[in-house]
Amino acid sequence: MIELRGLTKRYGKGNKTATALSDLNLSIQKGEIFGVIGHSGAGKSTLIRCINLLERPTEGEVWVDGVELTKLGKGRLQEKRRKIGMIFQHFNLLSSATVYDNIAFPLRLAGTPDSAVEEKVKDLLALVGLEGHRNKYPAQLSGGQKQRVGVARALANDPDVLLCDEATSALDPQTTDSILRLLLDINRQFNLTIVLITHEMHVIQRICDRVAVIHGGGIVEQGAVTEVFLKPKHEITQGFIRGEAQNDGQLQAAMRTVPGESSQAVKITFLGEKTYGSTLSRVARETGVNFAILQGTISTIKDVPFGQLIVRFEGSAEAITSTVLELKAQGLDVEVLS
Ligand SMILES: Nc1ncnc2c1ncn2[C@@H]1O[C@H](COP(=O)(O)OP(=O)(O)OP(=O)(O)O)[C@@H](O)[C@H]1O
Repeated sequence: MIELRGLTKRYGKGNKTATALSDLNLSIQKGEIFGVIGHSGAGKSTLIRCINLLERPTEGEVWVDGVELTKLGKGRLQEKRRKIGMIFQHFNLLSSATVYDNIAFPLRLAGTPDSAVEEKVKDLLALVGLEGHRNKYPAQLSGGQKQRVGVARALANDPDVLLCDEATSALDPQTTDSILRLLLDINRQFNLTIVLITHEMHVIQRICDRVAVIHGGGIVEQGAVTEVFLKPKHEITQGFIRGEAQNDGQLQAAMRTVPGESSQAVKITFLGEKTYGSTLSRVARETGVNFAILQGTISTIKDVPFGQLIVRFEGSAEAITSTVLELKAQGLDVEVLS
């Protein structure tokens, strides 16, 4: 659906250039929600703005739906851009226009007759839950409501792709959640491809199918969110996911101290139905080891439940080894910690 090939973007001229993207390749499938995460300055905004050529790449190709946008003339590009909606961190609404006129704007620009505009805006207002607000001005709306107007405006010309440029970064956690739920609904209802950039892993965790981690203008890791989230490989990714928890001094101490017995700390990852199963206690009973839970999380990645436990097994070395082997045989992921 979206293919970025050998994308390089340099800002500036002569010997005063800054390279924001460097020979970047990316492929996004139709109907998926694809997240790009990175720290400030990593190149996220440049990347997303290159997809609709708001920013022209210095080198490389941008393909959307089988068409190379980087080769199109002005007229054809404008036509293609209508099928790529975009929402922004600070909403970018026209402050002097009502909610209705903001949403109608791209329809009028595309030459839609007034009666069709009326009908379409009515449908969009219902879709984003703003039926009672059509005559209000942006200043009379909350941040979440403004972003709902942004979403409605972006969907006005029935796009195939929705680009979200840090769309929830200016919102509080509850409002963020409601906007993410709206994006998920829209994705499912219309099979709309969504590309979002963010610096917050919980946004990726909540709605994305796949994720790419960008650093220094290149992609350092990408894959299914379950894969990247539970087994991050690159240190930048690990930093986004692990935060402070595992550097906790108390945890380190708890992993080591069991006087007079052999012990081993392990990290066990449960995914899907296994998250709520009793495999761990069953296996431990069979092998005769005891365990202490040192740290634990149970949450979901999109709709998939997962759990991650750090436990310390206590018992003979053989019993601990067979516990680890049996847990793996039962389909759990077990990492022996040093
Ligand atoms: N118009 C510009 N002129 C010069 N350099 C720029 C311009 N826009 C971005 N850059 C530089 O390109 C690099 C990538 O910037 P970009 O805004 O894409 O990163 P980002 O990951 O979106 O960061 P942030 O989250 O802070 O917006 C940075 O080093 C930035 O300083």
